[in-house]
Amino acid sequence: MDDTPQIPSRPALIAPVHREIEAYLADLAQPTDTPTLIGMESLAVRQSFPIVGRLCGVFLKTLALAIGARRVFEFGSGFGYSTHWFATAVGPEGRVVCADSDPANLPLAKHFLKEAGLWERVEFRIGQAQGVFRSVGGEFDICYNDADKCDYPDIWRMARERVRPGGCYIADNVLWHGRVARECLPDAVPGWTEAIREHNRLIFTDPGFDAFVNPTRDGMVVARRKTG
Ligand SMILES: C[S@@+](CC[C@H](N)C(=O)[O-])C[C@H]1O[C@@H](n2cnc3c(N)ncnc32)[C@H](O)[C@@H]1O
Repeated sequence: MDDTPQIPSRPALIAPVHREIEAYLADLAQPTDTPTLIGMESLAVRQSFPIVGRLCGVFLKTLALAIGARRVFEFGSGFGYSTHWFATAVGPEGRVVCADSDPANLPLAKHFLKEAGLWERVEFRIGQAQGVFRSVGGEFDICYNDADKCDYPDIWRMARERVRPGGCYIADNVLWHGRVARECLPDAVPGWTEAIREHNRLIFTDPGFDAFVNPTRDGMVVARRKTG
């Protein structure tokens, strides 16, 4: 009998949408190709940087266009990939206020968004997004959250107040590769799964919002502030 110690197999994460369906949808989205988007996506692959990806990008742009968004705030902009989609949607008079804690992302965002002719629509601040948000006044058509997952409940609490009626709060990674649904999956960072669960519970029990989750990629919640 083989008594070699066995390495326990890691429980598999759950892909919300089957890989073949994602590939089919990505194929449909190919007409949105631009040299800048392709450049940003290949940088993300090279640096293993977690951008939202093409399908969620198209979703963000479509939502922003559907509600006529002109003013967007991003919590966690990375090097500006999600910003690119919002900046396209808000039009030349619109504004996307970006916040990211890593200063290395600013020159990259500037390079790509200038190349795409979108930099004039962007205000990119370096720092903790919650602090930047407090320092910027007014309501937003969209508050988009893609920051560290431990920050999700607090960001929801502060953003919900400042989404205009009829506007949307959107957050990425709300399925956390299935961890929110299955107890036994190991967390990526201790406490992050529980923070996402709390965030999702807060949204879905908030009487001031209507919410749903688009399961594409890692799950994106959209919560629309009621007007009545
Ligand atoms: C998932 S990436 C953002 C990707 C970007 N939204 C996109 O799709 O292109 C998360 C980014 O948030 C930043 N970040 C995380 N927590 C933050 C916080 N509380 N305040 C500011 N930036 C934060 C990180 O530096 C990182 O660049």
